[in-house]
Amino acid sequence: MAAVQRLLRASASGGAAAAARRRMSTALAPEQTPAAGAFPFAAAAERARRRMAEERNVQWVFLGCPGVGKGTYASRLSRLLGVPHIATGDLVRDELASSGPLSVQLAEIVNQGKLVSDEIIINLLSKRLKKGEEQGESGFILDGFPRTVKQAEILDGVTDIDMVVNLKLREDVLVEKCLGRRICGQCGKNFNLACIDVKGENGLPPIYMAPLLPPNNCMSKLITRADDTEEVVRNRLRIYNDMSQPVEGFYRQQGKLLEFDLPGGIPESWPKLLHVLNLEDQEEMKLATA
Ligand SMILES: Nc1ncnc2c1ncn2[C@@H]1O[C@H](COP(=O)(O)OP(=O)(O)O)[C@@H](O)[C@H]1O
Repeated sequence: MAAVQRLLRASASGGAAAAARRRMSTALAPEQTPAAGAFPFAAAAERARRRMAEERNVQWVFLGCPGVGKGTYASRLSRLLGVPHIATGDLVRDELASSGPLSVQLAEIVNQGKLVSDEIIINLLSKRLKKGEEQGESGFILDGFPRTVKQAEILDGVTDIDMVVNLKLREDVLVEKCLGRRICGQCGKNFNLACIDVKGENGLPPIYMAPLLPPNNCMSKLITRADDTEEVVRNRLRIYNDMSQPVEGFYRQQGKLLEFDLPGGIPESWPKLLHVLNLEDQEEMKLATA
C-alpha cells in the first residue's frame, strides 16, 4: 500500500485529476527541447508543439503485445507532441543496469518473461513521474503500463487518461519481431533485423515489414535483450493474454480504447496511425514535398 500512496503523491499531489492536469500542463523537460536554442525555427516549432501538447493535454497509454511496436510508435508520437514517452520496460532495464538492491530480484523475474510486482513497478514509475514533475514535464505517453487491471485501477484513481491506443499484430509476426530486436550497446538505439514477409491466408491480409537496420558504426555493438529468446517471448505472450488483455476490456468499457491493426512496417503504419489520431507530421510532410 505504501507504494500506491507514493504513486498517488507523485502523480497527483492533492489527489484530484484536475491537480494532475494543472501540473502536467507546465513547461517541458529540458531533454525535450534539445534544438530549441539552436535555430529560431526550431524554437518556434518547439513552442507550437508545447502549445499543442498543452491544449490537447496528452495523457495517453499504449497497449499491445510484446514486439508489436509500442515503443517505436509511442516515442515517435512523444517527439511529435512534445510529451515524454515513459516506458516501464525501460525503467526496469535501467534499474537492472544500475546493479542496485533490486537488480538481482528483477533479473530473475524479467529473464523468465514474468511480470514484476505491482509494488515494484509503481515504485519505479512514481520515481520517474516525480523526476518529470520536478523538471516541469507536461503530459505523457505511457508504454508498458498498465499491464494488469489492478495497475489500471490505480492509474485511474490518480489521473485522467484520455486515450488508450491498442496496437495489434498477428502472433507469428510478433515472435519473429521480438527475435529480430537488437539494441546498440553504445548509442542505445533500437533496431530490428527481421524481415517480415507473410502471405495473406485464412482471411488475414499479407504483411510486409522491412528490417530496421543499424548504421555501420552500430553494427558491431548490437545487443539482444536477455528476454528476447523464443521460449521467453512465448511465455511473455501467454502472460500478456492472461494478465494484460483484460486491461483492454477495462478501457473499452470506458470508451477510451482505440484499436489499431498495424498494416505493415513504419512507412505504412505511421501515416495511418497519424490519420486515425487526427495528427499531422510536419517534418514528414516537408520531406515528402521537398
Ligand atoms: N507494468 C508492468 N508491470 C509488471 N512488469 C512490467 C511492467 N512493465 C514492464 N515490466 C517488466 O519489464 C519487462 C520488459 O518490459 P517491456 O520492455 O515493456 O517488454 P515487452 O517487449 O514485453 O513489451 C516485462 O517482461 C516485465 O518483466
